[in-house]
Amino acid sequence: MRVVITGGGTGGHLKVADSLIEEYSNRGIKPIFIGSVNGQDKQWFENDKRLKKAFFLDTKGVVNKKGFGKIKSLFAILKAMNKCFDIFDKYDVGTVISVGGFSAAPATFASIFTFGCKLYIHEQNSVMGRLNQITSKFASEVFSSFDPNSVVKDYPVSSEFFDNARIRDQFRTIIFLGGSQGAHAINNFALKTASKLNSMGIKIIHQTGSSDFERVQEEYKKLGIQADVFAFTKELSKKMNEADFAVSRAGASTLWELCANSLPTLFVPYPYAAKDHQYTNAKFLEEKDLCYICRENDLSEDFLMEVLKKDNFKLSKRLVDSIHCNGVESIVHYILSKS
Ligand SMILES: CC(=O)N[C@H]1[C@@H](OP(=O)(O)OP(=O)(O)OC[C@H]2O[C@@H](n3ccc(=O)[nH]c3=O)[C@H](O)[C@@H]2O)O[C@H](CO)[C@@H](O)[C@@H]1O
Repeated sequence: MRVVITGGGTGGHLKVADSLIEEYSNRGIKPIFIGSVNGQDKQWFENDKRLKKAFFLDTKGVVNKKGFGKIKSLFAILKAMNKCFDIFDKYDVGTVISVGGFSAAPATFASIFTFGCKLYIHEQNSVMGRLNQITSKFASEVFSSFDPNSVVKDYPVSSEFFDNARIRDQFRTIIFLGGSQGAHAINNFALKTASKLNSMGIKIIHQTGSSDFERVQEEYKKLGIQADVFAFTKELSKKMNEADFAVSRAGASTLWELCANSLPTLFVPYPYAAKDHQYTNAKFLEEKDLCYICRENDLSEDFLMEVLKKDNFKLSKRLVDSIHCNGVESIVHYILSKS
């Protein structure tokens, strides 16, 4: 029986899907991917040789829509669900793994209504997304790194972040990270503090997101600072390896990758994330003395300088035990053992 991996929309969901696909592929199994034509799904998985097949269905988010827009989105999900029934039938699908996001809705609901088909959910965040809240009641298992009762606690971080890890005992390079789409507020903060960092002899690495890339690059030029600026990189683990400290959004995948990399981080959670989940993601670590948090509105050069003075060598060492490298292996092993 085949396995379907479904979900996406943004990098955080897609990175987990990618880790699962890689693990199945290492075991000689080719999963089917079901995502959406909207969002970043196609960029990640169209023509992916590790997959038996990839389907991109016409679906959009429902949660942020109102009135007629909501009805239209729900209707699109129902139509796509029908397509999923055909796919399940044709490929004899027995397991569906949802990584959440609007792309996951059709295949997740279809799995609930398909006799003998098991549903597994990976919830990335500390607060459950709307779709997972509804569908988790029907799931055979929900995996979450923020839930102490989860059968697998380690987040499915790619091995490259562990391979590129190191204990930081000096402060020579800083990295600014905005998540898969970049973060305007972090970009502005980096530019504001760049001169001070430059005067301290600190090298700057900066991921801007595509919409802000040209502006930020131009501003560094005006400041006369030679920073390593890019919109998005496929080699983030290597960039993290070069850095001794990070200032980052608190999207779940980035957060656990920074832990895997043992990179001390000041998290600046996206203030408009659903139910403030980026703040609670970071809070989970802060309560264990594993990071710093600053609300976007309180962000200042003085605050950054304060945290840079702290014992980040010890923090880097503590991060080694915060996550183990076999998260994805354990999840796939668990699912296969139940089928
Ligand atoms: C605004 C918002 O609601 N964002 C959500 C979205 O974030 P977002 O899509 O930003 O997700 P994350 O920060 O969790 O992950 C981003 C992923 O993109 C990768 N990457 C990023 C930059 C780069 O240059 N190269 C690269 O490969 C990172 O390695 C990481 O794996 O999904 C996450 C997981 O559900 C949530 O926790 C976030 O709250």
